[in-house]
Amino acid sequence: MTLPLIVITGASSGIGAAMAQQFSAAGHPLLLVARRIDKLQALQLPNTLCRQVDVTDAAALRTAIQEAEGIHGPVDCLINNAGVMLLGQIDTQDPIEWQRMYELNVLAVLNSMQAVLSDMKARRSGTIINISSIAGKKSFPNHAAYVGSKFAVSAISENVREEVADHNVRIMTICPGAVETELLSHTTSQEIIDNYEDWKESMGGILAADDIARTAMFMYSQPQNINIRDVLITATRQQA
Ligand SMILES: NC(=O)C1=CN([C@@H]2O[C@H](COP(=O)(O)OP(=O)(O)OC[C@H]3O[C@@H](n4cnc5c(N)ncnc54)[C@H](OP(=O)(O)O)[C@@H]3O)[C@@H](O)[C@H]2O)C=CC1
Ligand SMILES: O=CCS(=O)(=O)O
Repeated sequence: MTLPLIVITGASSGIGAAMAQQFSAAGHPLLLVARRIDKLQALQLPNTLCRQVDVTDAAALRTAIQEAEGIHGPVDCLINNAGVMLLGQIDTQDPIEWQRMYELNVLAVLNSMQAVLSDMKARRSGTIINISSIAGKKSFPNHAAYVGSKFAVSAISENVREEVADHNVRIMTICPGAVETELLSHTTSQEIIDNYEDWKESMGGILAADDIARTAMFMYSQPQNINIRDVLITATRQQA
């Protein structure tokens, strides 16, 4: 049996790469996008189209999706995973960092949902999984701008879910707590990174990317008439 096409943004590292491996192992053809195409190709997954796409470029993402659909048929699941976390205090953080986060974490998610939603509604089938964060539900030190971007992802996901539910299209949100990936490395303040590392150590380690990939696979694998709308998943010892 041929399984349907899954699109994963930000599949070159961390949670996206882990989801690519697990969905591929289940037999799905994939479209993987990120800026570091060498890392996508290094995954060496079968039936997988790797494309160098900056997802803030809505037209480039649409082109890649059309190319993949020409080969593998309609997108059955889009996973909006690409994201960046630039921690800082609002009185000192460079506003360029806020702009980067909102363009990628929020606007790119809207654009990529728009790229597939009309077809999914017309087919009366399809799933979009948006990777939000526990920071889409509550505040953390130095997280104000990032928290705002992830609250936006969670809010947009829930609103669109209501709008497309009657078309039998599922919008799902995953809100992970701290996961061991490259995410923290982009923050520019070494002091904030060091404090975050101490926090991770204080809870005896954090989630692995595979834990989130397994969660996404479980949610997607439910029958189309079941929508696990929103999952908050953290290490047991993550208190906040
Ligand atoms: N790690 C954690 O603790 C948590 C992570 N999350 C969320 O999970 C998601 C994945 O992050 P995670 O795996 O942790 O971090 P990583 O930094 O490991 O992965 C981020 C991915 O996003 C891609 N990306 C970044 N910018 C762009 C862009 N402009 N265009 C296309 N792709 C881009 C990167 O690829 P490339 O650089 O090659 O473009 C990379 O593949 C994010 O949305 C993050 O907010 C949520 C909660 C907790
Ligand atoms: O989204 C990132 C994880 S945390 O810093 O909010 O725990």
